[in-house]
Amino acid sequence: MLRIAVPNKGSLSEVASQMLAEAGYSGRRDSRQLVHTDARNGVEFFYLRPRDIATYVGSGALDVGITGRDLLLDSGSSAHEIDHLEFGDSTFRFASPAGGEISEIAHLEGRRVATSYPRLVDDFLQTHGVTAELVKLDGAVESSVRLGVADAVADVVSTGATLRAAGLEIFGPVILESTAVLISGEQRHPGIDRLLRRLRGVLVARKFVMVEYDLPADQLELAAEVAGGVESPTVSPLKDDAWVAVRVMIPADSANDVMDRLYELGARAILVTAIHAARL
Ligand SMILES: Nc1ncnc2c1ncn2[C@@H]1O[C@H](COP(=O)(O)OP(=O)(O)OP(=O)(O)O)[C@@H](O)[C@H]1O
Ligand SMILES: O=P(O)(O)OC[C@H]1O[C@H](OP(=O)(O)OP(=O)(O)O)[C@H](O)[C@@H]1O
Ligand SMILES: [Mg+2]
Repeated sequence: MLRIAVPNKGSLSEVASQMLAEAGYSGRRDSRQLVHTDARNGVEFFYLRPRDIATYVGSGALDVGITGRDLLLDSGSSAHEIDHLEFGDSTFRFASPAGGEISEIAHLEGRRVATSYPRLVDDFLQTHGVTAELVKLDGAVESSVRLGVADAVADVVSTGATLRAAGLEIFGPVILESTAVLISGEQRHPGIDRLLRRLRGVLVARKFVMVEYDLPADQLELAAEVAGGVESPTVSPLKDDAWVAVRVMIPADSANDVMDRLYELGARAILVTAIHAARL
């Protein structure tokens, strides 16, 4: 049985569970359940705090987990990234009061920096030769400056709205680009490959759509240049042998452009449909 750690709360939790559901796994029925067995797929899910997941996976207690790259690095765990999962993107940045006297990393020397990620920040400051006093907080770090317990913060930034609302401004280099990652310990459980194939399949299904259209047969070469598919388009005969039906997978974000170009080549009855699952 493959033992999988899944975030039980926070920004990664819902998307991770949704992705596993799309990958064909059954999940817990209510948000207080800590363990769920999906016997049909031979996996057991452990719903844990995102911050603790690297610890469980690194120690070998669990085989694989979904967490944030920032949390993995901050944990000091020996778990490593197998793949990134294309959600939970954020950057980790320093910020200080807008227009204030701290505007570069050297200004942090001897100052108080509030963060929920002390190891990550400490490692970064050390490589930049800066010694600061770290103030460890659990969350809502942006309020620490206004409340007088810190001079600057180092925190997760996504839209930047939370920083702005607290009167703070980003400064200094990017500490880390983070994203949701699949992590494993030293022993790679053989079941991980199937999980990974399924998760990659979900990502492909989200990124691609299926286009089907009717086309004058003599335009086939040009249409294949517009949309070539993974191997090559599927071409089926129509009753009228001057026409063919074509089926091809294309990136979802190019769908309207591709439809316009196919129409200009004479394609008609162009239909675009979602893909629910895929293995490439
Ligand atoms: N606004 C956000 N946008 C994108 N990713 C985010 C955002 N906030 C946090 N994350 C990412 O989510 C992961 C876990 O952080 P999160 O804040 O969800 O957990 P937590 O702080 O432990 O939980 P909680 O906030 O519920 O106490 C981290 O990898 C972080 O980079
Ligand atoms: O740049 P933004 O889009 O504003 O998002 C960033 C904020 O989101 C997260 O907070 P979260 O909601 O997890 O609360 P927390 O600080 O209590 O962890 C993070 O810690 C930042 O505070
Ligand atoms: Mg948080």
